[in-house]
Amino acid sequence: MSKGKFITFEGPEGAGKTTVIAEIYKRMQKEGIEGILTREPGGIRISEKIREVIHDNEYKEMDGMTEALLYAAARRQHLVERVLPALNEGKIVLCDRFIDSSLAYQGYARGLGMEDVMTINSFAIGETMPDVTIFFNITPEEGLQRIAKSGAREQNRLDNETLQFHQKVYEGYKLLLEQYPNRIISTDATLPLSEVTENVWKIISSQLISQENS
Ligand SMILES: Nc1ncnc2c1ncn2[C@@H]1O[C@H](COP(=O)(O)OP(=O)(O)OP(=O)(O)O)[C@@H](O)[C@H]1O
Ligand SMILES: Cc1cn([C@H]2C[C@H](O)[C@@H](COP(=O)(O)O)O2)c(=O)[nH]c1=O
Repeated sequence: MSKGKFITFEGPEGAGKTTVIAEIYKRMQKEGIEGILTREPGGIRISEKIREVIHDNEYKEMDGMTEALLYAAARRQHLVERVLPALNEGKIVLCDRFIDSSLAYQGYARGLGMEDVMTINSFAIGETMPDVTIFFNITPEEGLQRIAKSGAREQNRLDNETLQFHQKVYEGYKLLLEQYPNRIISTDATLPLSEVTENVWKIISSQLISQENS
């Protein structure tokens, strides 16, 4: 039985998730809140290896279903090795992407179908779903522009998909917001970084307070 809180962060490329989560994690540490910061795909060595394979620009021939299965395999290992142990110790788990990325990217944008992608993932995650998911709301155009402008990281196989693909990802997320209104909270990711961080911190604090009172 999980005792901690599983908080995931979602959104299009360049939405600001990684930057904001790092700030949130620092604040948690300052406040003495025990937690971990991790990411998908990755977070532990096997899943980081799988990440390298999925994102390699060389593998243009990768089949969509193979891609979905690889994300699910990386997710499974990360869940059992890193996420569940932390939750069982009562920690707050901040995770950069989780199941909703598979639903939006592979299920909707790749066209595999959200239900089928959920079925594959049920095998990987069982009953474990995030307690709360924060959606960084920004158009793919604006997010991709940020990445191009910063030049801070290499563009991977997914980044290099067409703009149309990224627009479908965004549409997929919008559908998920409708489907899971109690779990997914949208935040305006176009605001200045300090404001986005403050808004995300408010959402997380209110979740932690509601947990204390339950
Ligand atoms: N609110 C903001 N306003 C302007 N620039 C921002 C903001 N948030 C982040 N950035 C910048 O946008 C770029 C992408 O941010 P970041 O890597 O945090 O996004 P991400 O959501 O993790 O992207 P991805 O999922 O594609 O890795 C970085 O250069 C970051 O400094
Ligand atoms: C978990 C997950 C991720 N993706 C995609 C989304 C991004 O393009 C990359 C991850 O890169 P980031 O810089 O760490 O955000 O992978 C996906 O398509 N499906 C998934 O399940």
